[in-house]
Parts: sequence; structure tokens; C-alpha cells
Amino acid sequence: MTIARLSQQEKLQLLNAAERVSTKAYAPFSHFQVGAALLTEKGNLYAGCNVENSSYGLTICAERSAIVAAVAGEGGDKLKIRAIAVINARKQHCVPCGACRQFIYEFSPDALVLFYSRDGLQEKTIAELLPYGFGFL
Ligand SMILES: O=c1ccn([C@H]2C[C@H](O)[C@@H](CO)O2)c(=O)[nH]1
Ligand SMILES: [Zn+2]
Repeated sequence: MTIARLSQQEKLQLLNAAERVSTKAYAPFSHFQVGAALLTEKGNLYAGCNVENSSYGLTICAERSAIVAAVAGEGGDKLKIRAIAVINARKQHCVPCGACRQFIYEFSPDALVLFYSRDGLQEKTIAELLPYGFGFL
């Protein structure tokens, strides 16, 4: 199913929520604080930030934090992500990593992803960011 386009107001709401939550990130190692906020088909907003660890590889990105919160809120089987915004606290270039792209793809192959690249605000579908994403479903 094709997901309806987001209104300008919904985009701003997501970007603002992502920016707010980025200030809560636990990033003492990289000092790169990231926030993500997503909107579900049910109309709920969930947010998450990156959480680093002394054992560096355990770090979880903001995008996956937000998705984990959404699964806890709505149940994984029913979760559909309309859009997810990702932002660094200083609005620096910040593009979802491969792991997060696959994580988003799991819950909505046509989700819209908003993020700031070096060229400014970008809007791409997850299918554009992750062609041939893996899935059983
Ligand atoms: O899209 C991104 C890119 C990076 N990070 C985090 C992971 C790590 O804590 C820090 C530096 O890579 O930023 C995210 O949360 N999301
Ligand atoms: Zn990531």
C-alpha cells in the first residue's frame, strides 16, 4: 500500500521532535548526538536518540531507538511507519546507517525518510535509500 504524502505541518512536527530528543542522546564517545522521530499510520509519534556504550559496538542509533519505542507502543505486527526524521543536534550531515535502513525497511518499505545531508534537507523513501532491502514478508 502506498503511504499518503506528509503535510508540511507533519514534516515540521517530526523534525522538531527529532531535534528535541537529540539533546537527550547519550554520546560521550563520539559527541555526535542524534534524534529520530517517526509517525505511524495510526497517527502516533515516537522518538528516540542514540545511546552509546563503553563497549563501542553496542551503540544503538537514534533511528532504531525510535523504532523500538514504536514497537513497544503499538506492537510490532501492526506497526507501519509513514515517515521518520533524523537529525543531529547541530544539524550536521547525518544520514541513516545501513543497519537502520534495514530496520526501517522491515516496518515499511515505502516509509519517507527526512534527514540533513551536506546539501540540506533531504526527503527520500526507504526504498531509494535501500534498494533490494532484505525481507521474508
Ligand atoms: O544516522 C545516524 C548516524 C549516527 N548515529 C549515531 C551512532 C553513534 O552513536 C554516533 C556516531 O556515529 O551517531 C545515529 O544515531 N544515527
Ligand atoms: Zn544507524
